[in-house]
Amino acid sequence: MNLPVVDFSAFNLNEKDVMDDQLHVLSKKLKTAFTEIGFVYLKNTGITQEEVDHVMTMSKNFFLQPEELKQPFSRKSYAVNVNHGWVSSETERLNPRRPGDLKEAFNITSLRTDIKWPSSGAATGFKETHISFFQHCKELCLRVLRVMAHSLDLDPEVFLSTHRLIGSEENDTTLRSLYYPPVNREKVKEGQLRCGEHSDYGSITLLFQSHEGGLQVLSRSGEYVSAPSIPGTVLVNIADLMQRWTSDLFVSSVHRVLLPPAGDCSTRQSLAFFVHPDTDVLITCIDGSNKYPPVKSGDYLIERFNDSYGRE
Ligand SMILES: O=C(O)CCC(=O)C(=O)O
Ligand SMILES: [Fe+2]
Repeated sequence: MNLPVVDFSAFNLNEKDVMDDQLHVLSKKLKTAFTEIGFVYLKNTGITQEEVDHVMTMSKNFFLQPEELKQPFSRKSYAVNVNHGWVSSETERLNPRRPGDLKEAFNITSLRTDIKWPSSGAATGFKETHISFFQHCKELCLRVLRVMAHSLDLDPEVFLSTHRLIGSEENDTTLRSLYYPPVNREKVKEGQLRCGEHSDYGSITLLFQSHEGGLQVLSRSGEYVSAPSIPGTVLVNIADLMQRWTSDLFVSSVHRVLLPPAGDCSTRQSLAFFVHPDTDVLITCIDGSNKYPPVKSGDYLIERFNDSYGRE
């Protein structure tokens, strides 16, 4: 089984708007992908491979610095947002039954210019590059959300009016740059992965990967399907709040990142844009059912972080 690839040219970021008939075609394709597997590659979105490569280079320059230069930017050291900042390797367990994930991350949740950013030496340009990429991802996710509302015959504003505050303190949407260092097999703990089995927490995720591979998605029939990087595309997936919102019509599939084969010392990178509804939005099942109790977007996320980082 291969994950579907859909051409998004009709609603590319360079297009002002999308024509009705094209919107219709796109909606049908996204609906099929999101109800069957929850993952779809979009090509011709307007976010170029050159831009993705550049963001990854700037990120890698930061990650390759000695620990003491990264420490001052640690997650939890920012008063504006608990999730913003650098996460060291083995700190997070996306599958709490496995040892810590073999990855480092930098979460960008606040776009406030007055907070501390990596800025000197190897990190020159880090802030500007990542803020600009955040804005492009924001524009693209709003377009995808509009197509999704159309695909469900809902008010076109239903997801847009609940994602108005992306990039502000009242929304937890995060651009997360991930760096998977070379794996030393002798030091790997039993069951340890680059990224344990999990589903994402928010509404949707946009994912850009470097070429090394390792990402797998669990299909409905219970098999893992590989989700390689396809240059020039973005992989979009449904996350848990969207599955609740749509009463399980759209599926939030479990996925993971495996270790490279023994003897392969390559690194890996990815850029994940985790889209969340505004913190105060109450998520209730869109079909009017009570399959899931209403939950506030911000409260739901705090619960999920407690699971993946451990309760303090
Ligand atoms: O690095 C990847 O390709 C996927 C990472 C991921 O699934 C996540 O951080 O939620
Ligand atoms: Fe994920």
